[in-house]
Amino acid sequence: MKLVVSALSAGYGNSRVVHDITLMVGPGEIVALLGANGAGKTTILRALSGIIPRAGSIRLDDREMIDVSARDIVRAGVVHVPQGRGTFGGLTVGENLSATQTGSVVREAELRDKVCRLFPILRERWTQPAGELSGGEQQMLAVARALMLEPRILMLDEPSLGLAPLIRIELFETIRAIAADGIGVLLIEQNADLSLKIASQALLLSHGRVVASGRPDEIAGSGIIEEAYLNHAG
Ligand SMILES: Nc1ncnc2c1ncn2[C@@H]1O[C@H](COP(=O)(O)OP(=O)(O)OP(=O)(O)O)[C@@H](O)[C@H]1O
Repeated sequence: MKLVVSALSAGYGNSRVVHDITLMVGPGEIVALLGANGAGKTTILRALSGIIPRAGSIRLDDREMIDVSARDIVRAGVVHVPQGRGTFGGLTVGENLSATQTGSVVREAELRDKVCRLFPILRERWTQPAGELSGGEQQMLAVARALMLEPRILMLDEPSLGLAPLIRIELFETIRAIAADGIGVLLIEQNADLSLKIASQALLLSHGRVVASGRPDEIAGSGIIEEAYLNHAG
């Protein structure tokens, strides 16, 4: 499934925060969204999830999604893991992974096996409350919960926030494996170097607009990234 976004604008109430966004995520691609704090990265994911006012065009293959409800966007295969995890702390890992209700018990069991192969630690932690997991494990659980919804496009908002460097690298390897399985990934990651290592395409945002886009080797080392981050700070 291909996500094609053009002339997208979105914001909160009457204020538009992102303007004229064009991006594309194909099957198996990892597209990194880069930019300073407040550049509008999270706002783009919220707009694509259908939870804030938006205008322009969001196409999933041949289907226009701009007026589709948040719930139907998930049903169509676009799943968002917001920043800050979104797991149920009082429920066990197993319960968290059963709370997504795909409708078929057999299919659910298959999916649970699949996500446990991607994140073996979750099987070890199966009966523990999610709230007792380490930060990295909670982040893995959040991604695993999203995978239970069988996304075609997975949107991850700073999945590595607060994780130790080695755990972060492990998580990124798993994100690469998820994409290799044919899922398109739209990734927000503060660490530009790290996300450019796994991305197939990158977009750099500044003040709500795309100021550069291309393959990681076209963006890295060109000085554009440093400039966008500095301009923002200044
Ligand atoms: N719920 C909200 N209501 C009003 N304005 C908001 C809201 N959330 C974000 N904004 C504003 O939208 C702009 C873009 O924020 P956004 O969170 O998309 O940036 P970001 O690039 O994801 O940065 P960060 O890394 O800090 O999350 C900021 O100016 C922010 O103040």
